[in-house]
Amino acid sequence: MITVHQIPDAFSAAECDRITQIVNDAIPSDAKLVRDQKDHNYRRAELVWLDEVSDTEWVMDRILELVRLANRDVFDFEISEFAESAQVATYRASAGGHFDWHSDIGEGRIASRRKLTMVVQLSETDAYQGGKLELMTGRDCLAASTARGTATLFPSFMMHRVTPVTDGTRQSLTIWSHGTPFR
Ligand SMILES: O=C(O)CCC(=O)C(=O)O
Ligand SMILES: [Fe+2]
Repeated sequence: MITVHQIPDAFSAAECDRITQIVNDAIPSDAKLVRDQKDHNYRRAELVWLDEVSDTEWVMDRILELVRLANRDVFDFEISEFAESAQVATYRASAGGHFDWHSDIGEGRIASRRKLTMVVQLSETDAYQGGKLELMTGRDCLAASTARGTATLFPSFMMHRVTPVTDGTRQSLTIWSHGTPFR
């Protein structure tokens, strides 16, 4: 089905803490782990790939289970693999953090095979202002729940954005699953 599917408490508060701690420790210690975006007007966020930091296998195990069940029960897409590592994005108000309207399906060999996107809210709702994940579901625009630990899943072609963070810092985890391109 073509829809937005939200799973409250996909990760507990303690688990969100563990993920953000691992990522925040990695940011200052190794600049190579943080890939800044080239086009700063389009997206401003610091990115850490989970497969480049240690002790995150349990995160991938949980992701696998969440995506498997959501796809079985809701989407029923042809998904065969996770061809890219999960990434954690840090959007800081002080750095103009945001991500303009986009679809996750790109032209590259891997990006063209993205089918299902899952985003997990890692920050406390009141840790930031703005920074809303908005999805274009048709004529309407849906704001994803900001509750910490909620997973939001949607078809990767669906247009979405993160509004500018105007105060504080928002962190989120994104994972794509891949398969035969939509047809
Ligand atoms: O941070 C978010 O809520 C969305 C991230 C996103 O759209 C992406 O990584 O493609
Ligand atoms: Fe996206």
